Amino acid sequence: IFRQLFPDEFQRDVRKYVNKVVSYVYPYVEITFHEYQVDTWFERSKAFVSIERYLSTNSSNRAKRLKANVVRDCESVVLSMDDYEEVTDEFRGIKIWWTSSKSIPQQRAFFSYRGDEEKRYYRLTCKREHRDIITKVYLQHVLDEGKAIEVKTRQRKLYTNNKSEKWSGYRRTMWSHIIFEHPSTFDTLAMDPKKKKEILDDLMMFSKSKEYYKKVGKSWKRGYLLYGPPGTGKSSMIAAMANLLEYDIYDLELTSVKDNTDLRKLLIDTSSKSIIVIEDIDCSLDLTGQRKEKKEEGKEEEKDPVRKKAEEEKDKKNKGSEVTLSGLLNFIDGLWSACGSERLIVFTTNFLEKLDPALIRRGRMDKHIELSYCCFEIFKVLAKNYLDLESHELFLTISRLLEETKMTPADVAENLMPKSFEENAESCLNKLIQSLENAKEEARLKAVEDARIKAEEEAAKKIEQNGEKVQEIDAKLGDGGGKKADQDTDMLQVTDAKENGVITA
Ligand SMILES: Nc1ncnc2c1ncn2[C@@H]1O[C@H](COP(=O)(O)OP(=O)(O)OP(=O)(O)O)[C@@H](O)[C@H]1O
Ligand SMILES: [Mg+2]
Repeated sequence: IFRQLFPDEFQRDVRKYVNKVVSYVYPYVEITFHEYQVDTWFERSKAFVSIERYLSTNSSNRAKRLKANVVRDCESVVLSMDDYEEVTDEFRGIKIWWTSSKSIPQQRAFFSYRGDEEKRYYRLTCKREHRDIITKVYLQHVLDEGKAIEVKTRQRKLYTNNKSEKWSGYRRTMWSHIIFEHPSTFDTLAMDPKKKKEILDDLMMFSKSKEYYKKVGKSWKRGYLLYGPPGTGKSSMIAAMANLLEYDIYDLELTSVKDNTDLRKLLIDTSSKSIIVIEDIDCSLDLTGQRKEKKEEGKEEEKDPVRKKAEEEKDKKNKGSEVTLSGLLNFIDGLWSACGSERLIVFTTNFLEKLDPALIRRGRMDKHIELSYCCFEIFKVLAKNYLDLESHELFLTISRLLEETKMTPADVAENLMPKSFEENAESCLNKLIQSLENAKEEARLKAVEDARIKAEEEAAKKIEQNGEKVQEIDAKLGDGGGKKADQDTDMLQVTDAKENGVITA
């Protein structure tokens, strides 16, 4: 009735004075913590998250309506305060009220979809006379406790970026995640013990060097480049790193990122204590800008239908992504990369030589780690992990065969794994020996075949070159000398082919 009878201006004035009068007599102070702040609307407020944790632990036995989150594959349930619920807390004998609520902005309600406009917030209410102690001591206590609880109960997550088109709305969904539960650790990772220790030391040193990085004026992050053939343990090492340092993983799929701006937004939306991974960086995008030039230069590449098809597929995949090398370089160590801290950036590739030197220079990719074919040291770790064997009489044979042939740790591990209850350690070792011998024989046959193809190709090339020469002569002689030039052509081809052993009779 009041609204209908009085004009807007009058209402505003009345409200202002009512608020003033109330504030004289209202004995409480209210502080609101919004989930998203106006100036950093893309980042969930850290205070809000800490308060949520604090209240979920301290209030779950007091609140009447709770929200339940089931975690770790139904192993446990985490309860938190539901919306519009109130709980009381006590601090040094002072009573504090916390309410959780959400607001829907009027002007956006018309365009509402998927509840994107919900703005959640917590409101703290306390007596006015306690204002100082609450704002100066209690709030810090809540934030610290919340952070500590978060670290303790944190489930590590594996994130992957959504396609840029799906990022609209207030509740942003740049990254989707699942709970990260990879069993790989540095104990299960088979590699040269010296190299492994070096990496372990490097990682541990990094995680404890907050002050050092500050002192030297570097943002607290480190780049790792893992390179080597497929199946040598690059992805396993990333999982082991995350397990060692208890970091989240952000698996960045570059082809789903529209442009450099979106790449930057993704970076801002990552948390600290995380590993940002770009797998197979050489295949993700045409980042070097050199491929097109190469195409023009190398006619051979165009002739090879398999390669041509692969390139076409890559082009198709890349369509719609305008991320450039410079964008990626800025992503790694531009000004924006300094937001957040304690981050590892890991690139993996099968072909180190395909990468642009700027991308992998020290400072961007600080540590280059090569993961290579299985050697005896690696085999020993695998035998211990897979068969509980430290030594065996067959180890000598395996050691010799590993020197003679290339086999990835993935293949060795597959051979060492018992496939039935009848198999024992010895039969698995024998299986491996058999496989190694087969691989050796295959490699020998392949080498012979390769040599044969190469010889044939060279012969064909020479014939072609000679053909061109003859044509030149032909052209020079003109029509009159055509007959003679034809004879020359035959002579040249036969002679040359004979030299190369293609035609023997
Ligand atoms: N060094 C290793 N130590 C232990 N296990 C390994 C190692 N290398 C490979 N494996 C085994 O082989 C499987 C494949 O390894 P992984 O996925 O780590 O290879 P990758 O180097 O990432 O290969 P790609 O280049 O194809 O991605 C793993 O599941 C793991 O069990
Ligand atoms: Mg991999």
